[in-house]
Formats: sequence, structure tokens, C-alpha cells
Amino acid sequence: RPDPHQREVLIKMEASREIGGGVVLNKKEQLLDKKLYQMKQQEIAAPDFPPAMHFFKAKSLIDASPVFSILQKMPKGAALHVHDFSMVGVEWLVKNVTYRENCYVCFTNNSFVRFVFSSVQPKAASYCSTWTLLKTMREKYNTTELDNSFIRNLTLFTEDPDSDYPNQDVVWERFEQAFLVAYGLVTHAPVFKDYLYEGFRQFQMDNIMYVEIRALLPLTYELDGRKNSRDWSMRACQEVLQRFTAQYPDFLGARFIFTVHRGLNSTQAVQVVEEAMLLQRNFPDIMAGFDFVGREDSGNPLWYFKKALGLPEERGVQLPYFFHAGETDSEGTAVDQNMMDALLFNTSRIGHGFAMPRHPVVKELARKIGVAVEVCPISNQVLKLVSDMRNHPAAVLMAEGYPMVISSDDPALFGATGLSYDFYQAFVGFGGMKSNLATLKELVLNSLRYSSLSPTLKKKAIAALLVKWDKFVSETLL
Ligand SMILES: O=c1[nH]cnc2c1ncn2[C@@H]1O[C@H](CO)[C@@H](O)[C@H]1O
Repeated sequence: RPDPHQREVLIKMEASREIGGGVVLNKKEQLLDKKLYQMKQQEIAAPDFPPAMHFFKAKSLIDASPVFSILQKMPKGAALHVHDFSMVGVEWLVKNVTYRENCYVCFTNNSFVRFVFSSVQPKAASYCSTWTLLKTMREKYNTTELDNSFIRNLTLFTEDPDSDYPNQDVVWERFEQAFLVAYGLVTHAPVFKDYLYEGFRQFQMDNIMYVEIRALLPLTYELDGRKNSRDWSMRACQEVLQRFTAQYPDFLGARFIFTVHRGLNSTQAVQVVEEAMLLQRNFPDIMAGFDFVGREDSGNPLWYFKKALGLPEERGVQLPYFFHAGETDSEGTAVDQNMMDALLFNTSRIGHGFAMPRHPVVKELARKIGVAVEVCPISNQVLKLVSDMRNHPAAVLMAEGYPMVISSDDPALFGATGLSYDFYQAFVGFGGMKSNLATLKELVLNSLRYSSLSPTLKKKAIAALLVKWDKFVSETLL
């Protein structure tokens, strides 16, 4: 039995294992830490405690939170897990993109919309009404109502999430629909570039200096229906990045993780991995690697793709992996082995790792080889129906000092922006009263440590972040 006299020592021992347990705060940081502690105490004691309710109901409360406002100002380093077409708030798509010339709309049998840009009347699709020029439609209908209905199509946001999304099947179906709605807009070649630029801008506004984007890199199309190559998309990414960093020199840049849906078969996977290797060779500066996306429970397990995933090593070619894994509750099924298999295929990080606490060997192995988990709190709340953030599995990982980064997955679809809302859920929700400024500092530093930047760039990025951090601490104390 432990000695009751050892109580203090044991408590300290636990605290030292926490994320941030090893971070030493300077005088100024200690002051800010105290301030944050008091602010958090008040928030946690309030009857309407945001992390205990669905994010869609909590959002307006979080917006009013003083802790949130500090988290917004905090330099957050990198966003390492965000999807290409969910970076930009959907208002921008509706208010800016759908108001451009030559934008057509149609309505599907299950009452969703689809968009396309075309110089001529587009051919009707079997699943949709005839295409109508939006400009003409706006002359006939109430524009505000129309725009609001588009916004509802593009996000999952609703006043009543509990009855609208009773289970994961319903919410995932709705989620994939929203991407399809955006698809015709964001794959139009000029919009593709503007979207990316606006995405960087919105992340930069949230004090993020670098992003790694899970990107489908779909073929973009021109007004006459002509399709551009995938190389065109990559060059467009390069060009937009150059333009953006020239305008915002504080922004370090972005890299892309080429992704495909996990529904494809093993032969298709071989082709896709071949293409990924080619992209990695031709665009080494902006290509980070490869991953599978889509709902894990309904897709093929990673092991099914072993032939494809073994190709790069077989050929002695570099293709880093960044697998989504453990975003499932289906304990003991084939997909529940994805985290283990991700490690066996030498993954650089694990996307989500929601099931990690249930896999002790994976956890030990991953920690030993330095594989971080990308925790996406709000995504898990919306797509995995985690109703109370205090019960999020990352609470366990955090207490054990397991290497993790906080990311936002699909901020636009959830009605969030950048990373601040997810940091709020981590800091106030599963971090509780234990997480402090040291926790935040470690999380933020982790985002660069576990990024795919080269060692030299990483060093530079961390130095730049620490300068921003000191400034943030001083300014927040004023
Ligand atoms: O949390 C996630 N888990 C798995 N797949 C996702 C998640 N978020 C987005 N996507 C997938 O990424 C594609 C857009 O890049 C979407 O089609 C969606 O299936």
C-alpha cells in the first residue's frame, strides 16, 4: 500500500507525466497560467458548460468565452490534420463563389443541391433536376432564403443535432453529401486556386503558421468542361502558396498528403500508390505523402491494401504515410487493426487514434517510435457522437503524456474555423483543470515537431513560433 505521507510526491509524479508536465514556465508564463486557471475555474463552474454539450449548441457559448478569446490569440503552430475542401467557412463559398458568372444549380432527388460552372447549358444528370443558371434563379426567388438553404447543404450545423443526427450512419451520410455539394464549386479551376488561398488566409487569421492538408487533389475543370491534369492541381497549389507566402511572410507554408477513399479495390490502390510515388518524386517540396480517407467502418481495412502499400519499400522509393486509423468504435473487427497496421507500414502519424486507449501494444509501440496521434475533438463530437468532451479518449492519452497534436479535421463543415475551437475542447474539455499553459505550449510545439518539415525547416519554424509565443504571453498579460 502506498504511504499516505507520499501523497504529495505521487500527485506530482502524475502531473509530471501529463502533456506539458516537463515544460518549465518562466515568470511571465506563470502569471498568465494563473490567470488562465482562474478564468477556466469560472467557466467550468458555469451551469452551461460548453464542452459538456454538442458543439453545435456550445458554439455561441464558446464564442463568448474569455478563455476562447485567449486561445484564438495564441500562436498555434501547425494544423496537421485538415481536409482540402473543409478549410474555408461555407459563407465564403455561398456569398463569393456561387455569385460568380456561369454558375448553375440543380436539385437532387434527395433534396440536396449540386453546382457546376459552365459556358453552355450543362447536360442534365439522372440524379438531378435540369440545371438552372443561378443568376436567373436569384432574380425569381428570395435570395437570402436561397443562400441559407445552400449554407445548410454545405455544413452539418443544426440547432438540434441530437434529433437530426441520431446515429453515426446518418451523420456520415450527411457528411459525405456536404462534400458532394461543395465538389462542383471547388473543383472549378479558378475556384480551386481561390479556395486554397482563402483557406490559408482563414488559418493564418487563427494564428496558424503551417498546414498539412489531406487532399483528394481531384481533377479540376474549365468552363468548357475540359479537365486539367493532376500535375496542374499540384502546380496550382505551388503557385497559390508562393503568392500567399509573399503576401503573408509569417506563414511558413503548406504540404499536401495525397488521399483517396478507402472504398477502392486493391488493384485501384496499386495504381493510386504508383501515382502518389510519382507525385512525391515530382513535387517533393509540397508533397508530404499518402493516406486513405472516408468512414473507416465502411471502408476496406489497411491490411487489405498491403500489396499497394508495400510497393514504395519494394522499389526503394520514398512515400511517407499519414494514415487515418482508429476512428472506429468497432472493437475487434478488421478495421480495428488499422492502427497496428499503420505502424507496420511505417506511418508518420496516426489520424484520430480515437481507439488508441483500447490498444495497449499499439500505444506502447507508437510511443517508442515517436508516432503522434492527431486528435480532432470537434470532429469526434460531430461524427462519432461524443456527447461530453470530458469523456474523450484523448483525456487518457494526455494524462500519460502520449505524443499528440490537436487538429480540426473539417472546420468548415462543423461551423468552426482554424484550430481555436478544437483547442478549447482539448484545454477546457478533456484537459479539465489539469491542463495549463504548459500543456498548451507543448501541444503547440508538438504540431511543428511532428510535422513533415525537414529538420532544418522545423528548427526555423520552432524558433519563429517561440518568438510569437513570447509576444503572445506579454500581450495577453497587459
Ligand atoms: O474524419 C474523417 N475521417 C475520414 N475521412 C474524412 C474525415 N474528414 C473528411 N474525410 C474525407 O475526406 C474527404 C475530403 O477530403 C471527404 O470526402 C471525406 O470522406
